[in-house]
Amino acid sequence: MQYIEGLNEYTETEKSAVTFGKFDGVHKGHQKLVEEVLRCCTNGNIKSVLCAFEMNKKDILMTPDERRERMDGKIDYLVECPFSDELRHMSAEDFIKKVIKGVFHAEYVVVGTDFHFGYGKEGDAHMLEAYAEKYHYKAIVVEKARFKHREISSSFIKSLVKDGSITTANYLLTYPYPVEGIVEHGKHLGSELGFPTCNVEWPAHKVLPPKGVYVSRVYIDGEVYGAISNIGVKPTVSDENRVLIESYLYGYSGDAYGKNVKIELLEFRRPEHKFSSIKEMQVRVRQDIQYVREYFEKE
Ligand SMILES: Cc1cc2nc3c(=O)[nH]c(=O)nc-3n(C[C@H](O)[C@H](O)[C@H](O)COP(=O)(O)O)c2cc1C
Ligand SMILES: Nc1ncnc2c1ncn2[C@@H]1O[C@H](COP(=O)(O)OP(=O)(O)O)[C@@H](O)[C@H]1O
Repeated sequence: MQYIEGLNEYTETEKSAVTFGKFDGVHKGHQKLVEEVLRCCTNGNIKSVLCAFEMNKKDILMTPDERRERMDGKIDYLVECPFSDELRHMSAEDFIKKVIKGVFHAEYVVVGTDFHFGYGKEGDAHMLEAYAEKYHYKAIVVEKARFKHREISSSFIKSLVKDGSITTANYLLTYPYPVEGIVEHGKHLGSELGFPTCNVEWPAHKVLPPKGVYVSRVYIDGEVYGAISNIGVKPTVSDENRVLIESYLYGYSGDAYGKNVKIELLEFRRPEHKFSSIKEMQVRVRQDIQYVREYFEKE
């Protein structure tokens, strides 16, 4: 897959099947659009293109890097498209002329039923269909994927993550909700208590699940470990309000400081609690670790 930043950098001259959107999470619904794009590319030399408009900077399910990693090998081009002034002020017909045809030489345009484009969002899926003949492309408007009668959307999945329904969120994402960061030093209490933890600051831009303990999987040094993670401020031992994700890795005994780790959340276990003593917390964390051991031994 070629990764391109900015419409001006796209110089492919072959025809394309292109889909447009924000694609935060690249969830089941987005994947339906991608599948349709790939179906259009089965005959003829047509390039598969996902054109992703700039996401909000906060409260996101995935970073642009995570999206790039997820799409790699699946399509020909991932084009990151910032909301430039030019794009913001472009009429819907100009968007068809200059972007859909001018940049992407689209043979097929795949969008969801709620797609809007052009200045003031004047263009919609109907307009895209109405202009197809004039501009020589085929518009494919895909019905939104549903889960239990609800339309699957990034905002629906965000609300699931926020209320702790991580397993449902993962099902709709089709992969476990991930978070990445560099392992930092903590109070060095963990090893003393018998459960060293890799501490990573929760990235401010990513949707935060409820504070609490989660069964997780941690990737470090090219290996993967079953783990148990606490997301929160560890009120039993600290007065700070900086949110961390701290993970005890089952079967790991290395030095993780300064290393990049990826943590996948698999299952919510319990809320974070302010224990009346460290001893009491230690007993509870031992039970959590026992739980996670059994969880991964069953796998
Ligand atoms: C499985 C697990 C559960 C935890 N649960 C809580 C909790 O409920 N309340 C809390 O204050 N801290 C909790 N913690 C965080 C611990 O307080 C923290 O990891 C420990 O004090 C070590 O801190 P350190 O990494 O700074 O040395 C938990 C940690 C783990 C690994
Ligand atoms: N099984 C393990 N799970 C997590 N971290 C481990 C494990 N074994 C060794 N470590 C190392 O121990 C460090 C955590 O020890 P800890 O006493 O909790 O210190 P800190 O307070 O700095 O997090 C981790 O950053 C990692 O380098």
